[in-house]
Amino acid sequence: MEYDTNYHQVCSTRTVQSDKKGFFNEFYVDVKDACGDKWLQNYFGKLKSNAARILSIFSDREVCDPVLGVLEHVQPVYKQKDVLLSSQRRAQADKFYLMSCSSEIPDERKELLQQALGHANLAVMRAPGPQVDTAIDNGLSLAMAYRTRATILITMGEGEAALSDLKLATNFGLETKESVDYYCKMAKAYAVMGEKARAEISLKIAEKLAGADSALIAACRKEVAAAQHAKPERAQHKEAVVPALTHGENPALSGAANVVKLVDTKEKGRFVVANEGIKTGDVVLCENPVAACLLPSFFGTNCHHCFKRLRTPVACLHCSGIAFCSAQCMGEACESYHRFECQFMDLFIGSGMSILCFIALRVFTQASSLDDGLTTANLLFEHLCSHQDERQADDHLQRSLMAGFLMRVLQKAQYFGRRKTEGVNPTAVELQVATALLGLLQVLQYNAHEIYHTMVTDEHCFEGCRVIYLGAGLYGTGSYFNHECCPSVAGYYVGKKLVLAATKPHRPNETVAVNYGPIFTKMNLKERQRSLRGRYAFSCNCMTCQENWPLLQKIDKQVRFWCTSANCVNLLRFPKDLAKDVRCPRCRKNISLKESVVRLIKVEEQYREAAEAMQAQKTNEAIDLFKEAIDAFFQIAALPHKDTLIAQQSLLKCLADTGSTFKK
Ligand SMILES: C[S@@+](CC[C@H](N)C(=O)[O-])C[C@H]1O[C@@H](n2cnc3c(N)ncnc32)[C@H](O)[C@@H]1O
Repeated sequence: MEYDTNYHQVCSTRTVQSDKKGFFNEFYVDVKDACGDKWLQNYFGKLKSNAARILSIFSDREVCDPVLGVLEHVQPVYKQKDVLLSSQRRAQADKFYLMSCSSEIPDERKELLQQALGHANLAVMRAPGPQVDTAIDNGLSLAMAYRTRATILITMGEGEAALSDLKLATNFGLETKESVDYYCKMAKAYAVMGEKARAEISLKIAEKLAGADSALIAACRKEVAAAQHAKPERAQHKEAVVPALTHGENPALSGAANVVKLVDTKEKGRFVVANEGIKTGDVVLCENPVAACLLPSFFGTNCHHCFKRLRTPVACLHCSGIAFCSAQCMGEACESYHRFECQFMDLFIGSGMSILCFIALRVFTQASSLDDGLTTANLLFEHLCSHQDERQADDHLQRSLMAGFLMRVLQKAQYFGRRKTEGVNPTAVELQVATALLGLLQVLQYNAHEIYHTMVTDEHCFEGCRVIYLGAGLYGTGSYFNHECCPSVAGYYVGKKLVLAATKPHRPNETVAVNYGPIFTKMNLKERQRSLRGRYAFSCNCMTCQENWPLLQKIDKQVRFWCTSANCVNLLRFPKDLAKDVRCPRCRKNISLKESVVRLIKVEEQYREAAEAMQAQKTNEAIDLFKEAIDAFFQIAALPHKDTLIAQQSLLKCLADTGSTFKK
């Protein structure tokens, strides 16, 4: 396979900047024009280390002027709060809520409540923190927005979410100690959750505070009594299950199961193989990311921290550009990485930088200290593949400039503490951070994983379900899995946790392979080789490529069977005449494949039963049937076999259904 340098360069560029949009591309082209091709190829392209490259862009006269000139202008750009808009949205929410209360038509009522919730969500998102802007709502817009939303949520039967909003309203300044209204709302929220005892306690407090106003309490009591222990109207996601690693965690490979180990060869680098026999469905990896980031197109719909689909967003106190699913996620993010990223979110988006650049930055912003960030980044660079030999001068320049830009944002975000000067010129430690960022950008190109959840419909968890790519992450052990065009494990996510489960049985020392995208069922050999060479800098030599398996729709029924004589490992073509024995060319024995054919018919019957279980949405039953049948298939025959490939794809869908899913 010849090496298409142009295609490789295009693929490489995309891992730094998503597309041609954004100012970063302009910055790069300007610097490239300024330094000239001769300098780039003969000097910069020949530098031997990332430290030398970073030092060069900040100090060599051929480049440093345009670099410093642009980086000097890095300023916070983010979606700010808007107190007026927040209070207007709250008024709209109140209006729709009142309209819903007076509607007698259930569907109309539902629709009005939904609209009220939409406005209340916006009121929450745009309200500034407490006492930031006292001209409107006495500086309590945020607390009032949460309180309004709590009222709507109670009526929608979402008691837990309502309680959480009531707590946030209190945290953000709403005086509650003496508030009858607050305890009445608490009582109603508990009532819709079915927590009668707690509802009664809240009512008692309200009663005490109300004093002579017994009509108010009587009305509330009536509402509490009438409150249905209603299930939320739309459960957004059932709880995803974190599966147990098969035979426990491997002490040498964090997040991996004991059934796998790491090996190293000259041709394929380090990769994961079976340590012992692995069965279909065994969980070989369940790992949290070192760092993971949400794609900007999901900032409005998914939690910035845990990636859950948002129903009632909790806002950052300073920006309106991102949202969280809970106060806990908000607290965790805002106390660590988001405090440095908050004011630059729109600058990042406007730059056109790729999701991998966000992850590189996150390694630092989420670290407990600068030293910790440096240690993690340097270890990742040391341990993961980055294909330094494949890189061209342009690629080094582009990544060095991105690393410089990210370091500059850290400077402006006071990551290195208060600076004495507004100038860009980096200190020694800032140069170290930029160097480590450059290393991360190189490593991420070849090791990051796309993170996806499954979107299901209201009607069915499989029919019409779709995989939605939400972001990307870097996984320490997950990075050691090599590619094969017909993978032997399938991946899905529980939140940001990467789970890899076997989709076929493995013998000891057999490669446990993932698929990097080019899969043989959909892409022919030439397309796969081009894509893998361009995107991952290797030529694939897996069995699928060696035997040039056909696309899924072209696979015929003629499966290959294993020779049935003891200790012979040979594949035999489907017999022309089942009544006759066939001669195995390897062990030279005459054998009958009749029994294998009978077993294959049984396997296919089990695949059908499993498909029926899927149709009936009995996910766990389908998983068990697929596991057993696929194991049985591999005892008698080998891929490619259309029904088994479809069964493996279906098994993945079932496993993914036990992971993170959400409704449209
Ligand atoms: C995510 S890393 C996998 C771990 C890698 N082998 C290592 O030693 O760090 C991806 C890189 O592994 C190598 N790789 C993955 N699958 C391969 C395969 N089937 N044959 C040869 N090299 C492969 C390629 O160099 C690719 O860019």
